[in-house]
Amino acid sequence: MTAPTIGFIGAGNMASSLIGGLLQQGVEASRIMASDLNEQQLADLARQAGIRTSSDNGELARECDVLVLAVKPQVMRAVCQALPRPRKPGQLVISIAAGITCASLARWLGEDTPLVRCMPNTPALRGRGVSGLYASDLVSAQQKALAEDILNAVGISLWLEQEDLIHAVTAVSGSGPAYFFYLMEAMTDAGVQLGLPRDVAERLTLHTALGAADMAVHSDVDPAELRRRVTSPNGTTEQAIKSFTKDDLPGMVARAMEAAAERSADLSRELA
Ligand SMILES: NC(=O)C1=CN([C@@H]2O[C@H](COP(=O)(O)OP(=O)(O)OC[C@H]3O[C@@H](n4cnc5c(N)ncnc54)[C@H](O)[C@@H]3O)[C@@H](O)[C@H]2O)C=CC1
Ligand SMILES: O=C(O)[C@@H]1CCC=N1
Repeated sequence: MTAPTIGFIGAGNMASSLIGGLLQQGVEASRIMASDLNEQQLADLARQAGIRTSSDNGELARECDVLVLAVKPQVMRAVCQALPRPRKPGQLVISIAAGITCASLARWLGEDTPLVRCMPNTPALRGRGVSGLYASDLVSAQQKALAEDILNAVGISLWLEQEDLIHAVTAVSGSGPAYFFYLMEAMTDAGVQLGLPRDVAERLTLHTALGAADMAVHSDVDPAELRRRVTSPNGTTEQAIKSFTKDDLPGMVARAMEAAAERSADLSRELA
């Protein structure tokens, strides 16, 4: 079989991250297509990524072996219902939309559609993404391997046995990069308040985040132990951690992630 073609419907932030990651991993540009309503976005993507673009979602649906649905959840129903039928035989559809269930997608695309739900994240652009994947019953082992190949080209992926767990994955890793960016913003601002020039505070913050993540990913011990190793008795870190604990950082994080997961579940109901 020739290498499968991958069509992205919706060429915004997340699709661009995935396309960038796939190209960086050596997937030929000729295997990738993207469609969008925004002509300027398509022109930019065609110029930067060298992929084929179209303003007609139907063209991708007829031509591509894999369709990646990467529009906002709120327009997913209309986009799916407007796609032509039949589409390319044996086509796998991967949806990356938050909160849109396989049951809704099957209703809009046809009950015989093999569907994978995926929750990726934007570090895919740097080949550092992590995705949660769930396959509907109609997805073959070969199609599962294909979905995994696409997402593994931009990071790592983990299969979920229960579709409902996608809400938790969304709260942890889908939205997660934003939490770390928020912390980076706050640490940079605090560094400036302590007297550092902004560019210095920002570089110190970003490289500390990079170093800490790299250590945590490659360490034999868990983050709690790594934290203990930085925290000298009666030293500086101890004072910072005491302040975070007094302000209930763990509680704040838990409440924020619960809100994200609840929003994902609400979207499933609102947009079903
Ligand atoms: N941004 C993120 O970090 C993540 C986003 N997601 C999911 O990815 C999906 C896309 O999110 P973003 O890329 O952030 O949004 P975005 O707004 O950057 O991209 C969506 C694109 O869809 C296009 N579009 C709208 N209507 C269309 C139509 N009828 N036909 C073709 N294209 C159309 C828009 O012009 C836009 O370029 C969402 O469903 C979101 O839940 C999932 C994981 C992470
Ligand atoms: O905020 C959102 O709804 C999307 C899903 C996960 C990350 N961004």
